[in-house]
Amino acid sequence: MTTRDDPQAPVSGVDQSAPDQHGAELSVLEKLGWQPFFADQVVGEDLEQTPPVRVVEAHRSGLRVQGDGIDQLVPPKLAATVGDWVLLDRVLPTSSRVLERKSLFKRRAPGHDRSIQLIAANTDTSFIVTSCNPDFNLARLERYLALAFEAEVTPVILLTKPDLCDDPAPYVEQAQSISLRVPVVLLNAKSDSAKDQLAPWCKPGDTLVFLGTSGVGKSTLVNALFGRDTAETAEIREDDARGRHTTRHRQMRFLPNGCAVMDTPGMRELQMAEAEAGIADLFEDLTDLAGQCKFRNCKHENEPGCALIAARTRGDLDPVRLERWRKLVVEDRSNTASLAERKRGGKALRKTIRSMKKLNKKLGR
Ligand SMILES: Nc1nc2c(ncn2[C@@H]2O[C@H](COP(=O)(O)OP(=O)(O)OP(=O)(O)O)[C@@H](O)[C@H]2O)c(=O)[nH]1
Ligand SMILES: [Zn+2]
Repeated sequence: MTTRDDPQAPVSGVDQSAPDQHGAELSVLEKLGWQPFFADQVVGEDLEQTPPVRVVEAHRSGLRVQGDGIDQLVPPKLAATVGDWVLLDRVLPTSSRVLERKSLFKRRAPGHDRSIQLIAANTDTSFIVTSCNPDFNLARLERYLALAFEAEVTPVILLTKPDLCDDPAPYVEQAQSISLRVPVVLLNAKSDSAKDQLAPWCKPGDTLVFLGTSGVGKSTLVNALFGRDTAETAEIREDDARGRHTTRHRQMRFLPNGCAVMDTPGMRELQMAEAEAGIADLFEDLTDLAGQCKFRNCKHENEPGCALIAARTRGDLDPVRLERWRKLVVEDRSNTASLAERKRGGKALRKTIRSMKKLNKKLGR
């Protein structure tokens, strides 16, 4: 179901003409989320030649970028993702310089091609959305959180659909048990209070991203923030919590106060890669204990002097949680190694091609 009250309103991107309603006039770049962190990187650059633009949408066919008086598509060859700031090369857009990121949320791409998929760049807060229904899954939440910690983004767990379940308390309790450092907010995405409940994170200049599987209410929450239907939502079958895909690509919208909001399509599979620090951070207590094992390469299976097994035997450690952590660590190591191998393989291939070209030149071919 597509419901938009104003067909003329920009569904995503920033409205370049609208005066802001908060008194102070924000520049277009400020509305897009330009921060000193990025401004510091362009000192001495010719910003007439290569103006800063932000990637506001990612499609298969390319990236939509916006800047001061700029709104255009860049072919997908540019290695950037939604949220990235880019110094746009007007002549050769795919050669534009991507500015250093404040944060990057990424996962191992689904499928077998051993690559990394960039999900969201330069976000300050990531809302990890799940519902008080069978979508709720501790192991999956831990995956999202480990990737958020790795990305150095502040994660917040949002628990939707409390109105559709008899007792949301056990969901809240479980979500809170994951980490003391992650706030948990229980909210009905369709209620009037949803916007107020998210307000503490909707600060001017900040960028927020909604992550979670399909049908958990990400687009409904985006609509709640904007006070009108700008994002498409779809009815789902509540009995099995299966959602139909409605958000088809990643895109940003901008609140009048200068806060940027990113919606993403549902992600069910979240494979770890290059997330060692994030996992260690989320499972801080287990990481600390592992440091006390007798052997540095302890696998925490049945080795003598294993601090984790000792803790489990004492009853100080939930065995199921220990297993989940071990699984994440093993998966991350294996995926990270296979990515590194692929990168090395790519380098070797490029080297071979270069030397063949040289040889051909020598032979006058
Ligand atoms: N009753 C109730 N319904 C909700 C709540 N949150 C979401 N819904 C409904 O759940 C359905 C799916 O919501 P969406 O916002 O489209 O879900 P999404 O996470 O954006 O899904 P994708 O775009 O597929 O990733 C819609 O029918 C919403 O109205 C809630 O807190 N309470
Ligand atoms: Zn051990």
